[in-house]
Amino acid sequence: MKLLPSDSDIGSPKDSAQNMQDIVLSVNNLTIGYSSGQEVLRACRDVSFEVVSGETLGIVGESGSGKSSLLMALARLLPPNGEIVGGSVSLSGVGDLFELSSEQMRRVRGSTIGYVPQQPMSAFNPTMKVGRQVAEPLKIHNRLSYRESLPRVLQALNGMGLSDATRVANAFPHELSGGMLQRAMLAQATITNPRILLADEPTSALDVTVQRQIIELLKEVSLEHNLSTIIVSHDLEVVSRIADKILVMYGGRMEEHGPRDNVLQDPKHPYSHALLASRLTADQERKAPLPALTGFPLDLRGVDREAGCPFRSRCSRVIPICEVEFPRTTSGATEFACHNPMGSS
Ligand SMILES: Nc1ncnc2c1ncn2[C@@H]1O[C@H](COP(=O)(O)OP(=O)(O)OP(=O)(O)O)[C@@H](O)[C@H]1O
Repeated sequence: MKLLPSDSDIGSPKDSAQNMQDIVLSVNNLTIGYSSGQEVLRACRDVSFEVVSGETLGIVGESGSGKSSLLMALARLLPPNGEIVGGSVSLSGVGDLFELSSEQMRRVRGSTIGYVPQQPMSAFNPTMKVGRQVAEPLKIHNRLSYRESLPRVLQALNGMGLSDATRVANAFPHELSGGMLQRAMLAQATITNPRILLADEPTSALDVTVQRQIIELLKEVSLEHNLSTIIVSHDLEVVSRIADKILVMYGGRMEEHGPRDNVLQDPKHPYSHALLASRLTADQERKAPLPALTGFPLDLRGVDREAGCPFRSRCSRVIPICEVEFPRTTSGATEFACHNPMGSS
């Protein structure tokens, strides 16, 4: 029987140095499928990782690599044709999320897990004032009226850098800029003091200055509340600014996973290496064309029937075994799945 956190447990700050290293989320061999016509496409295969208290994990990969599917599965918000094919996800104090009833999961989502979907503009209801939408988790989980929630709504908006919180609360979404809406969305996702925040491309629709502000804000919020965060982005620059650990995905597979500096300074997987080579750091000007990854992102249809490494057709270090066998994950400070990693002869 799974234990659900009581309201007093939810988001209570961790109070000892030992708890700083508590595992908040443990993902084991997660495999996600979508039914698509006659086929089941595997958007994510055998993905495993842990997130400890206060840690930020950045998941990076090209479009279609399975990042959003992974995040939606963790929040149990896959679309109707999506399903968990295998694996488990364990949340500290709750248990295996996939064994919870829909009602139990609804209670966990929005209280213990904060979820920020892609594109906050479309996630907000255009006909409802922003403050009422930010207050929604308190209405659902704490049964508070809007009047009762208002002080916390204003505090949450303020905490996200919206100093004009009363005006923002009384505005309709179309009256706010993209950056303001993203901040309001983060206020909504954290208003119940969740233990873990799942943020899908939280900066993708924003200009570079606002992107940086949001990243700094996320860092502050995570530090202040000892909040664990998983942030998904196609942009390695964004991820490297915020993440303690980086997980690189390609074709639904986990290619590399480790501490940020290890992955950035000594990438083992040729795909991580290629991503790094094509990275434009925020301080660089775009003077010369960047080296681009050749080839196209993987079409996942049919990949299940294939053996071998999904990256092989684009890989500069391909060797015969890559054609026939998916590499085992090599564990160590950095985990990676490659037959011929960078730095080997
Ligand atoms: N509802 C769906 N039905 C069928 N296939 C889907 C569905 N949603 C996603 N996919 C497929 O699953 C794979 C992974 O998609 P996903 O959106 O998780 O990747 P992503 O890395 O987040 O990409 P993006 O950054 O573009 O959102 C892709 O091949 C995508 O086409």
